[in-house]
Amino acid sequence: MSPNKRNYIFDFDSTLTRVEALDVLAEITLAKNPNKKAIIQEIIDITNLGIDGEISFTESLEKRIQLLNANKADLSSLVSALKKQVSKSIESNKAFFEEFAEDIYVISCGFKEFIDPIVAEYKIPADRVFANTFEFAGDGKIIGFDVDNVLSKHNGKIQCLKNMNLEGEIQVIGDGYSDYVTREAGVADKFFAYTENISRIKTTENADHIAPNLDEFLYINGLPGNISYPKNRIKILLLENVHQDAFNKLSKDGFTVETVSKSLSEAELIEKIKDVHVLGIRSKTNVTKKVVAAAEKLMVVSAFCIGTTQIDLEACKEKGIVVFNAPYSNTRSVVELAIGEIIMLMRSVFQRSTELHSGQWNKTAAGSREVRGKKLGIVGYGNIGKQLSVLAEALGMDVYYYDIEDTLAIGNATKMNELSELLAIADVVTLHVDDNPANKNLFGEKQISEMKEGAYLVNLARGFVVDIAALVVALKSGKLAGAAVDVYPEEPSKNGEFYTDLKGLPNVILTPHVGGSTEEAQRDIADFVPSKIMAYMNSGNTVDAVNFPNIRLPRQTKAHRFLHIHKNVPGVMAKINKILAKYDLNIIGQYLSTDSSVGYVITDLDKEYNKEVIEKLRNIEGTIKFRVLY
Ligand SMILES: NC(=O)C1=CN([C@@H]2O[C@H](COP(=O)(O)OP(=O)(O)OC[C@H]3O[C@@H](n4cnc5c(N)ncnc54)[C@H](O)[C@@H]3O)[C@@H](O)[C@H]2O)C=CC1
Ligand SMILES: O=C(O)CCC(=O)C(=O)O
Repeated sequence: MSPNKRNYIFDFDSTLTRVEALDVLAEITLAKNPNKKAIIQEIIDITNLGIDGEISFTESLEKRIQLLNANKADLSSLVSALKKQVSKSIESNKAFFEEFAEDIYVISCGFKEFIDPIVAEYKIPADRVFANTFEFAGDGKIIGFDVDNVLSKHNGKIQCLKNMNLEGEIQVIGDGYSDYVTREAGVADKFFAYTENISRIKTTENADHIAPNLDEFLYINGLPGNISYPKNRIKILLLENVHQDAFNKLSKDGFTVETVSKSLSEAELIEKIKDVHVLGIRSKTNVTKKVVAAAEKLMVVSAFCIGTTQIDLEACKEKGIVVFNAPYSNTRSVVELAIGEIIMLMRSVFQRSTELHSGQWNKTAAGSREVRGKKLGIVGYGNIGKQLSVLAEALGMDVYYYDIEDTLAIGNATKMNELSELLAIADVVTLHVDDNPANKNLFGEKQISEMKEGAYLVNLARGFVVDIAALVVALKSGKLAGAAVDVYPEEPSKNGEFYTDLKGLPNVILTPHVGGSTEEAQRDIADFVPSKIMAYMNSGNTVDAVNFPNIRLPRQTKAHRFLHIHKNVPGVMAKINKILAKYDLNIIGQYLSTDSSVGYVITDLDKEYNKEVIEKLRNIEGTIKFRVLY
């Protein structure tokens, strides 16, 4: 016997398959039974009690078989159903089962009648499947099981393994407590709690290793797997109460995701970022140079919002960290709030409402006007500005806009060449410039003085765009008749106390940066951004990245993909190809995208290659990041 001989003992139900086979059989046999739901629940409860060791296994099996009321003829339907329910990572690592066929066994408290045909497709022959067998009546009805089989008894797996008398190391992989006990009894050397389909506390707390999928099991054992790095080892940190759908989507794809409801300070983030591969934030978390420097494993920063100035995009790029955002998901929400606020301001709704809340009836038309026919001045005619332009026109407003870029007018909007021209005619000025730091104090004393007497100002862009002190003076003096402010120069990292000098001023609507905070927007962001993260992590796509050369890659299933990020200096590409040629690699596709400072080259290769090439590519001068996919 080889001293390194290892035996891999797999459980069947909820390990090799995603389901408990007897539950599936129940679905089949009870399809027309009016009490189906209750009986199936009873079967599931009994199954779990047996798995967790709460009742004896023999008892659990007897009870379930009685409830099942199954027949031999039902088993072929069961096998067909189970074939479609093989665990995802088992299916994708079929090659492992083929290559290590001699070392793999199945020990299950299920039944050979349905296990054998499923695992045969994974090169596990019937003589390496240890499981129970059914007892049939003359008409084919399943009436019981072979009670002499050790696997029909409590802790039967321990006895089964003893009887097998295997030589070498024994590793048991399963989801149940009955799998773990083999390790406790000393008949197995290692127990892997397999949690791809279900995670049971009694099993995981006792395991030598937790394997969320077969990729992890293979990785820990240094065995060849279908993917180069198990996804569960990729850690995603989502801050600032990002919508739950993002967590669900990313976890479902196999990543390990942690959520934190608030933003983190620089010092907190520096501490936390060390083992994070993907960071998700909203507008309050600053990803500074220092944070980037401390981020040893970081590959992606994703802004679950539009703005990205809270992220040091250049520092990220220099370190090969790709940044994504959600440029359109909350556009409509901001526009709707702007429209609502414009109407509320012009009708003094908040003043009337506050008066009534404090017991004052003040029915008056003074200073209350329709928006129809009024001039709306939009500063910043981008995604939000343009959509607002359309809705405002639909309300009968005359729209004027000013943008530093030469943007095309939508509908009947009028383009203004100078900001001062727009300020001089607008009844309401609304700010939708981007979050470029150059826009700091874009709106100060001078611009306000250029506005019409009694005009209104709306700021849903960024707090630093408006000089708050100048706005306060203008509101107090009556130069401006009102304002709506959603964003502030300094905003708190979490909900709680907040002070602004605008507090208490009449006809000023204050909101806590909620322009994009609607269920629709947050759900859409939680769909859009994770899809960008997954596209990059799983295939290398950088489409829509805000700081990186954009590249859309074809799907590649039967190939290895090398992703090489490097400084855009002369000669790197030539060096990459020289190395690829030296190792005689068969390139089936190569894609390159560059900007002035970074080059991103992706090479797809045939399956087989000399692993030395990885180190050679990693060591090319100018390399920023290198990784292999598949
Ligand atoms: N309050 C909230 O919750 C939200 C706020 N925002 C903020 O809204 C702003 C606009 O967003 P989008 O329309 O999606 O951005 P965008 O990038 O599509 O449009 C911005 C436009 O402003 C123009 N611009 C930049 N500086 C200017 C200046 N000094 N004068 C005139 N025009 C200028 C740009 O050329 C561009 O056309 C951003 O600052 C964003 O962060 C976005 C979503 C939610
Ligand atoms: O609510 C958020 O997460 C920030 C919204 C925002 O300002 C943005 O999308 O830029």
